[in-house]
Amino acid sequence: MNINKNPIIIALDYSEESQVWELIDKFDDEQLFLKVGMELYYSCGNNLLHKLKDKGHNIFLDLKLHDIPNTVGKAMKSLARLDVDIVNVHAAGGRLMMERALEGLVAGTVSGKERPMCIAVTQLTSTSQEVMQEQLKINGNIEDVVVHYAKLANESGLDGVVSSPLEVPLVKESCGTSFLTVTPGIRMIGDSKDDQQRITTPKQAKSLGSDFIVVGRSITASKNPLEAYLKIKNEWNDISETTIS
Ligand SMILES: O=c1ccn([C@@H]2O[C@H](COP(=O)(O)O)[C@@H](O)[C@H]2O)c(=O)[nH]1
Repeated sequence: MNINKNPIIIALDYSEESQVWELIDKFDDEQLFLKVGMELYYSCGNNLLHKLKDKGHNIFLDLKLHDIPNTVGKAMKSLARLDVDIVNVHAAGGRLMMERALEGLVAGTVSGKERPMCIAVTQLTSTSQEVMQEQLKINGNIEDVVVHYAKLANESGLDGVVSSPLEVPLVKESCGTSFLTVTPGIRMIGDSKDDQQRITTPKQAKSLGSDFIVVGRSITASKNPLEAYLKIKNEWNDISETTIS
């Protein structure tokens, strides 16, 4: 995948296809990078993916596979046929699972087509260090855990990770600048955090080195989604704004 694609990935967290078109119709001819997650994929399936691709949009199919290596490998072989741009797994599934995921993708990609990028979720951006330690029983500092999972994903041959923008400098330092960082947990100043814990603004994410930001509710729940998207795009393109902590 060409890294110079639209860096703003819009999370289509909807259950109905009509909601998707209602949003996309507001964007005229803009070539969008769209994230289809579990809610939408389980409701609308491959049919919608094909329609979005036919309109020229890029797709991140965010199903976060996490199962035994054999199952994930075979599932990825099926997903490879969908011709999406990015798929993902949970790094917590371990090295063999990630290696099988990649093998499945290579095996399933139609000859002459580029295989989808495969990235691994490190720690969900809704997970705080406290929750990670107390509920998940993972010891240590959350940045160290994210970097550890990123290194494991890198050694397994994956193309990058999902993390908060806050961890991007450390991930890039450990895994190299070409290792992809796709970062949700994006909020504009004054927005509610909702269930997210490790957040930044789009501008902070850019200055921390994120390759792609994933934005859902700040666009989709906005009164004017196009205006919200353009504001984020402007913020991404202009490094001189204030930050939130
Ligand atoms: O660690 C993760 C992994 C995935 N996500 C997904 O990104 C969007 C974020 O939506 P917002 O409305 O901008 O909070 C959502 O689809 C998540 O499933 C994530 O947030 N964190």
